[in-house]
Amino acid sequence: MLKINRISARIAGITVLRKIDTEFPAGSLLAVVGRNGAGKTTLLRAVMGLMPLQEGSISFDGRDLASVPAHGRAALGIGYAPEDRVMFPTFTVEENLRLPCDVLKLPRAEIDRRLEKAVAVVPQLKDMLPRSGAALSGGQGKIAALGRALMAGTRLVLLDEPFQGLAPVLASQYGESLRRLREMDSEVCVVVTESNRSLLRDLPDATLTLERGELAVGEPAAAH
Ligand SMILES: Nc1ncnc2c1ncn2[C@@H]1O[C@H](COP(=O)(O)OP(=O)(O)OP(=O)(O)O)[C@@H](O)[C@H]1O
Repeated sequence: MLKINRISARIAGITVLRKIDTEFPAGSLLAVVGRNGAGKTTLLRAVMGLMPLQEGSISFDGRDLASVPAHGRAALGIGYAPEDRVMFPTFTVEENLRLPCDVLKLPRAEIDRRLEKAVAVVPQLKDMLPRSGAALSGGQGKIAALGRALMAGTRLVLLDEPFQGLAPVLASQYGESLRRLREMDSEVCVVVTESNRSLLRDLPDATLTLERGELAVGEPAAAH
């Protein structure tokens, strides 16, 4: 579904991704693990179109995404929960969740349907929806950010270090939500980054390891 073809990227003149060549197949849950600074966030940002490529290309269903900006990638069904998860404090959680779909000008009925599905996948959202985006703890914010990523991410969901800092109970609920998502939707691809691979337990089908911007030696070019 999503192919990453030998991409490299630089920040402030330093190469932080080096010829990454891999694939995010439909119906899989992939982990991208690596130490702090290995390039995990940069890889997700590159997929989202938030990071210019120095070389290589990214394609989705065979279409080169080079000319597709971030909002256009959301329109293709790619959702992203960044590590810093920003909820708009003057909006309710529900408004925060609806926002990516409002921006995409999706019909109201479709947005309602997606919200219903997000709540089915992440039941803790139900009580959070009427609350202010400013009134969430760090852990609750991560749960809400997962919900928001699901609103756009009908095909591919990118989650940046979601387990970092989550209390064990919330981490286990978060993992349950990802399992439920896959039960409800056998085609969706979920990519989770993590610096501590033990937090992922048995969740991933495959794991890619990044070391200083490179895929570790012996890594499968395409994870299935
Ligand atoms: N705004 C920035 N300015 C300069 N260098 C940056 C910036 N953002 C990232 N980098 C550098 O790019 C490299 C990759 O960073 P990235 O955030 O992708 O790593 P990461 O694997 O997600 O790390 P973490 O687990 O700490 O989030 C690091 O060496 C980092 O220092």
